[in-house]
Amino acid sequence: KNFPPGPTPVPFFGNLLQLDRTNPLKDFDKFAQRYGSIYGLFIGSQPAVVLTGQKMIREALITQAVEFAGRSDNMMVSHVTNSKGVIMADYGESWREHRRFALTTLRDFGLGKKSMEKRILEEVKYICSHLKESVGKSIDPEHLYHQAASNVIASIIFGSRFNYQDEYFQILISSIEKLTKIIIGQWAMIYEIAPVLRIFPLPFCKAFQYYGEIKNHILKVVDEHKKSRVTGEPRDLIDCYLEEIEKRADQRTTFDDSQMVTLLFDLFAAGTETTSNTLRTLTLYLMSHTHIQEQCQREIDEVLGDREHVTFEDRNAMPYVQAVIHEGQRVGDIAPLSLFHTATTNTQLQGYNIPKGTIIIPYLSSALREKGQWKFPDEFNPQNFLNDKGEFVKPNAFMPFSAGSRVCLGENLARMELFLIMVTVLRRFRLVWPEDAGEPDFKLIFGGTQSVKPYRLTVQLRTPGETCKSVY
Ligand code: HEM
Repeated sequence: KNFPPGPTPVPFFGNLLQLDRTNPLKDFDKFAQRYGSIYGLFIGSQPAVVLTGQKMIREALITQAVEFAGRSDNMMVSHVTNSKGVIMADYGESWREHRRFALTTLRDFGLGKKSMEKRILEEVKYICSHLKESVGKSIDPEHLYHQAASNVIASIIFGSRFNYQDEYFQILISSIEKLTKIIIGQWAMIYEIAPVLRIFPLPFCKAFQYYGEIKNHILKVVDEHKKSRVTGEPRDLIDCYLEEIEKRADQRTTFDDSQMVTLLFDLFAAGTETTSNTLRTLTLYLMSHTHIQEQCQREIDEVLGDREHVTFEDRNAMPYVQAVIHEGQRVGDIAPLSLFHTATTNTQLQGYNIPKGTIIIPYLSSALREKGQWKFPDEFNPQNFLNDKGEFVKPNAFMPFSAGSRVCLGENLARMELFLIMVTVLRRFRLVWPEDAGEPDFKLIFGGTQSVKPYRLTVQLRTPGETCKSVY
C-alpha cells in the first residue's frame, strides 16, 4: 500500500521482461521520465525501488542512511558467501565490525600515508617496464591493468605482490573472474527468481564450486601466516585479522576464519575490475583526446620537475590532472546501479511506504550524467571539474563510489591508484591510438562493472630523461 508507482509487473517475472537484459539503463531512464525520481519495480516477486538523480540518491543513502543500508539475503552471491565478509553482509554487528576493521587496517597500512604509496608505486614500476617492452607494438591493456590492480590488493592482503606469471596468482584471479561472471549473469537471476530450481545441477552450481576453490586457495596462505607470524608485528591484512581474533578470544565476536576468507575475497572482487576498467576507459579517452593528454603531461612535468616519482600529495598541485581522472571516472560510469541495498526496516521515502526488505537500487549513472548538474553532461570534458579559476571542484553529483554508510570501502585506495598510475604512465609515455585501428568506440558494455570494449594501445617513450632524471 502506498508503494512508489511504477510499470505494471506480470506474475513470476515481475518487471524483468520489460528490461533489456543487455542494457537495461535506457529502460530505467524511460521509467524515470514517466514516474519520476523514485519508482517501484518487481524483480521476480521481490519489490524494488529505483532512485534516480543525485538528490534522490543522497536523500535515501545519506539522510536516511541506516534505513537503507541493508543487503538482500536472497541473492545467489549472498548464498555463495553465506552473507559473510562486508559486501554482502546485511546491516548489523558483523558488517559493522568487519567494515571498521578493513577501513582502519587499510589506513594503518598507509592509506593516505607513504607506505601505501610505496606499494602502489612498486606496482607502477612493473606497469612501466611492461609498457616499455611494448614500445613499437600494440597491446590490449586489459590484462596489464587487471593484474596490477589485483597485485595492489595482494600486497595489502598477503604482504607481497606476485609475478604476473605466477601460477597461484593466475588461478586465484581466474577463479574470482569466473565466479564474478556467474554471480552477475543470467543464471544468477534464474537462481534468484525461481528458488525451486536451486536443487537441480544447473550451471549456477559452478559458482559454489569456484567459491570453494578460492576459499581453499586463501586458507592455504592463511595457514602459512599462522605459522610464521609474530604477534605485534603484522605484515599485512591477514596478520592483522589473526591478531584481532586473538585479542577478541574472550569476547563475543564476529571474527573467525570463514569471515576472514570472505572479507579477503570481497577486497579482491571489489577492488580489481573496478579500478582496472576505470584505467582502461581513461586510457582510451586520453589516446583519442591528444590535446587533453598533452595538457596533463605539461602539468605533470611542471609540478614534478626532475623529482624521481610522484606522491599522492602532488594531486593538490595538479588540478587539471585531477579533473581529467575524475572525468574519466564520470564517463567510465563503472558501477551504474551501484550494489543493491535493502530497507532495514519499514520506512518512508518521499511520502511513499517502503517495506522492510525492499530492494533499493541507487541508479548512480543517472547522477553522473544528470542534466543541470554538469557543464557538459554528454561529453568527455575536464571542465566539468574545474571552476573559472582553473581550480579543481567536485560537484555533488559525482558519486561513482556511491554514498552513505555503504559507500565504497576502497575509495581512498582506488583514488590513490588512479592518480599514481596515470601520472607515472603519462609522464613516461605518450599514449597513441594505433593508426590502423579505425575509430575509437566509447560505448560502455553494461555489466556489474561497465567498461569499454577491448582495444589496442600503442605507447611511445617520451624523450627519455625529458621529464625526470631517474626513470623506471
Ligand atoms: C574505481 C574504483 C572503484 C569504484 C568505482 C568502486 C565503486 C563501488 C561501489 C559503487 C560500491 C557500492 C556501494 C553501495 O553499496 O552503495 C562499492 C562497494 C565496495 N567497494 Fe568499491 N569501488 C572501487 C574500488 C574499490 C577497491 C580498490 C576496493 C578494495 C579495497 C573496494 C572495496 C569495496 C567494498 C569492500 C565494498 C562494499 C562496502 C560495503 O558493503 O560496506 N572498492 N564500491
